[in-house]
Amino acid sequence: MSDPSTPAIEMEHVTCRFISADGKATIALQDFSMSVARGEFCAIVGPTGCGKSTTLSLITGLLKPTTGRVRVMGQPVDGIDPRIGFVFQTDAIFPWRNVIDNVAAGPMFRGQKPAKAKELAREWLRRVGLAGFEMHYPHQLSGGMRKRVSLAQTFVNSPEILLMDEPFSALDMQTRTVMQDELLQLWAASGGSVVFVTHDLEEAIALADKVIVLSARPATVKQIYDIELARPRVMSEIRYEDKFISYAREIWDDLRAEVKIG
Ligand SMILES: Nc1ncnc2c1ncn2[C@@H]1O[C@H](COP(=O)(O)OP(=O)(O)OP(=O)(O)O)[C@@H](O)[C@H]1O
Repeated sequence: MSDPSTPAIEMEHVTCRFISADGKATIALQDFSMSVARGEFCAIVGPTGCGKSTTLSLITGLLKPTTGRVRVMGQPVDGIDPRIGFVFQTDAIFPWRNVIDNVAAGPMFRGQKPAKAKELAREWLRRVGLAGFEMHYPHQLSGGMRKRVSLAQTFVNSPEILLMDEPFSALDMQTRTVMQDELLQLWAASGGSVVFVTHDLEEAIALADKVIVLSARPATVKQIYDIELARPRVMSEIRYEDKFISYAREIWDDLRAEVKIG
């Protein structure tokens, strides 16, 4: 067991350089340092193409830093870590499996007996409001419902760290607001740490304890903002709070300069 006072994620002076087939180098991250505490909800915003997804790939171990260190729960990243869960913009659900089999697949892969895995899946589907839809196939669901399946599929594995890359960007505004509330409830009950990448600054402020603003490529951490808005938060209301509006103004000023460069 690692010491609970060590951060969930630490990146120290990380540089990540890609070399393309024609030999051209792209530096995505440069001297990039940040940390995420246990149980913290951290959002990352930055201009298009600056290196936000690259950051997540480094945390998962899908990419190795060119220089610098990445640690998860105090240990260097070494291959795929079962304590990490993901939710991406596109759903990672199998179209040929019904909803319950999609959610049960993770626990079965981790060694649970099929009956136990289905019991767990049923419980998580209930928690995300999909009781009664267990036998439906993904094509029979709305975008919001498919996103709920993705959340159940991720939370059923009790991840200690959750990485989310624009998970709600394909949803309409109302569904998105509902999903943000649901995510906050699931996260609060789980006690895990979240890194949430988004283009939407207001989404970042509404959800997170900490917003990290990245510079244009090569990305470095330009500024870190602690978001001191009370919890539990209600997404449809929080945007009207004075404190929220003043965070949005301040961070947007910072981000705007980078978007222009980017
Ligand atoms: N495997 C790769 N090989 C070469 N270049 C890559 C690779 N992955 C990412 N890049 C480049 O690194 C830079 C950062 O990409 P990344 O996807 O991390 O940005 P992003 O901030 O997530 O972008 P967006 O906001 O558009 O989602 C981009 O210029 C991208 O083209």
